[in-house]
Amino acid sequence: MGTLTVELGERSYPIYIGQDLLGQAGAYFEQRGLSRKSPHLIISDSNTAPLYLHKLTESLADTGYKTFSFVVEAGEKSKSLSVYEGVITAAIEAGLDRSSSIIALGGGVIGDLAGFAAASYMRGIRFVQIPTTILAHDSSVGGKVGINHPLAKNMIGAFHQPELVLYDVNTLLTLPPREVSAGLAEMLKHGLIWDADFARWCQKNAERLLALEPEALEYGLEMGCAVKAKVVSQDERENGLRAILNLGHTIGHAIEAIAGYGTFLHGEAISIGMVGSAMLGVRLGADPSLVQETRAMLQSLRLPVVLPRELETDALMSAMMHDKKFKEGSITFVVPLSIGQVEIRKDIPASLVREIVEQLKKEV
Ligand SMILES: NC(=O)c1ccc[n+]([C@@H]2O[C@H](COP(=O)([O-])OP(=O)(O)OC[C@H]3O[C@@H](n4cnc5c(N)ncnc54)[C@H](O)[C@@H]3O)[C@@H](O)[C@H]2O)c1
Ligand SMILES: O=C(O)C(=O)C[C@@H](O)[C@H](O)[C@H](O)COP(=O)(O)O
Ligand SMILES: [Zn+2]
Repeated sequence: MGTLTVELGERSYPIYIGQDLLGQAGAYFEQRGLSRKSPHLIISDSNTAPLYLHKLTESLADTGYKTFSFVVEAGEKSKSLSVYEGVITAAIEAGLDRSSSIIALGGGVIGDLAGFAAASYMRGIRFVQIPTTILAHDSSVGGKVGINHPLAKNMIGAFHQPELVLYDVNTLLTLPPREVSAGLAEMLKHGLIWDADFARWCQKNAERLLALEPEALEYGLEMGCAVKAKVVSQDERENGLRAILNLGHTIGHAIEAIAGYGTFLHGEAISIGMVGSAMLGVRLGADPSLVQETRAMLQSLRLPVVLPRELETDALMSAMMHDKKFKEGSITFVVPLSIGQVEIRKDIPASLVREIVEQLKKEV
């Protein structure tokens, strides 16, 4: 088992990654000093709850924790104001107090939704991340929590760090292939922004990762979480460096919103976005091979690399103007210089972004 720490002073927390951790959840709760006197609320979704809720509840009950659960419909559409209201209602009905915690059992949708409920319920209560998707190695670490607005992704949210991240890799074995690939997009992203060797490792071990081979999976998740933890420890609230975690996301978030939430999985949308970022990098001076190399890495993980023509350029451009990284009249872009190295640019003209969007629609 691997243990990492997100170093944030008094808000530091551990990330445990290993097999069969779900059945030991109670012991980890105890270690972190979660209250046995107050109730806790587990948030999960309609796919994950039937698979793993019982095991978690049982482990917590065996160690003297009182839990309630609230199950939302699976999918991106649950990151909404109406579902958020449902979670808060469930928290009030379960009698959660300021010593209680909200526990996210699921993928990034559940982590973001439950985390935002924890950040805002009674002005903030404790929060535990129990990720069950590959993608959630990214979303469960770092404390960005929130929900979508129909016009723009993650528009309503907060920074709220969890008490701990408990990552039982055995839960990943039930993921459908499309979700596996989508999750691997964020894993590769961590290599593309920080560590060329790791990005190349992801490509070389793509088949092992896609087959959910435990050793490859644990190594990849640990490396991805380690990059994320390092970046977040240096810049918790995205005043600078943390923006690199957004590689491919300006275009990716626009794709998700314009196509309708859930049409493209988050990982699929940012895969296309990362190809766009590579194209931008080349236009700004990077070696032309960067685009093909980035594409090949993504394709090895069975991810899409072309933007469907029916997504209108004007609509995508307008969605990008609502992105959180659109400030003082310009869009912030994470631009790759080479594999493993990126820079943050605030001077990209909209006309160039438009050209890249058009270029992304061309078949390869
Ligand atoms: N907060 C952050 O830093 C951050 C980082 C990256 C992504 N995100 C967000 O995360 C979300 C995407 O996360 P996701 O891809 O995990 O989506 P998700 O939570 O919707 O999970 C994907 C699908 O897999 C199912 N599922 C989950 N665990 C399963 C399991 N073990 N077995 C079988 N099925 C399972 C879910 O029911 C769902 O249908 C997006 O909303 C994205 O914006 C947030
Ligand atoms: O943790 C971060 O910082 C990230 O940017 C990670 C991203 O993978 C993630 O999708 C995040 O939710 C995007 O944040 P946003 O601030 O662009 O909404
Ligand atoms: Zn992301």
